[in-house]
Amino acid sequence: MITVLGSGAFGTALAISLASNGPVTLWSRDKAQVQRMQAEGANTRRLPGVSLPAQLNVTADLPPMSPGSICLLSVPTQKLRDLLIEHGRALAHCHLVACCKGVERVTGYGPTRIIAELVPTATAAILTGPSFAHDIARGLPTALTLACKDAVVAQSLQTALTTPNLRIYRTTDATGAELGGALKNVVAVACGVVIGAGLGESARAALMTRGFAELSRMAVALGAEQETLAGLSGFGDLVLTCTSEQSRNYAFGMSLGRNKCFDTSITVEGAATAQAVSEKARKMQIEMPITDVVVALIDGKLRVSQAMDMLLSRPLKEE
Ligand SMILES: NC(=O)C1=CN([C@@H]2O[C@H](COP(=O)(O)OP(=O)(O)OC[C@H]3O[C@@H](n4cnc5c(N)ncnc54)[C@H](O)[C@@H]3O)[C@@H](O)[C@H]2O)C=CC1
Ligand SMILES: O=C(CO)COP(=O)(O)O
Repeated sequence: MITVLGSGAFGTALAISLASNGPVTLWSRDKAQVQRMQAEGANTRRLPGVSLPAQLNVTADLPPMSPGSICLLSVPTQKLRDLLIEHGRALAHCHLVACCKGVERVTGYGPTRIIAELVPTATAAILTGPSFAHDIARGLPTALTLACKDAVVAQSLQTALTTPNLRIYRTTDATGAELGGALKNVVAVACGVVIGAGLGESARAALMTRGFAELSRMAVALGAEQETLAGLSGFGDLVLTCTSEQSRNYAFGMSLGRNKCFDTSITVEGAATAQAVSEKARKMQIEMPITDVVVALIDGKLRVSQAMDMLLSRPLKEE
């Protein structure tokens, strides 16, 4: 039995897809939301228009976990620590699969390191890659990367999490998988700004390419393998998130580019990640000009025109 913790858009979508293999439990901390989902047979707030299958049990009571149980943790990265502080003991001997993309603002840690710190007896893994929750939930074809340092566990999780519409690849490079997924969100915010400000698709293509170079520079310095970054969890997700208005990071960037407000209740992982990574890059003396500009725009310290001038006036160099 697989348990998904967190009934937001992604957790619900994964639970729906996994239910085509067998029974799945979807846990939410919010009793009222559980009652609504049970009554309506859908998660109308986060995934309107998609029915919950019969094999999916929605609950506010975390079931007992036997050793080796698979638990997907699908909450925003900035909330993962709170979730594990509250429920880590119940998850002590599980395979914990982070289903979130980000770097923790306060510590600079990625999801698998947060798991390792708070639940050291569990196995930490991450599921990441190009996929919108609505696409997964509607049964559209999707390919993701499952990363776990333990090759044997990686293989068993790959098998357990593959469904008719979810094709899972595996890697032991958890650092590469989680950094690619986290850092592409920052580039997606920047691309949204460019399109929102009417600067054109050529500028976006340049930003995606230079953004990929920038995220690779940082991720490799932190131990990622270039091959992983060029795969689904890095390049693949960069392409999806930087080109679709379905992406909340991209949509947030568009609103910045248009000087419009954005609903603060919407999960935008790239904002906190940009701040965490910009600080880390400064300490490591790694140049991340796009990330720095995203932080300055979010903080209101730069206008879009100034940001573009800054990026375009950097010293000329080899590609
Ligand atoms: N929505 C999407 O298309 C995709 C999202 N992701 C990633 O999935 C992660 C979650 O995103 P979404 O599900 O879209 O966000 P969401 O905003 O739809 O849902 C977040 C959920 O986390 C719950 N939550 C927050 N703090 C909690 C806590 N301390 N304990 C228990 N539950 C808590 C909230 O109640 C909410 O149900 C993010 O890292 C995102 O980058 C990844 C791929 C696709
Ligand atoms: O990570 C995602 C797609 O792979 C979802 O992107 P957003 O969080 O920007 O909506």
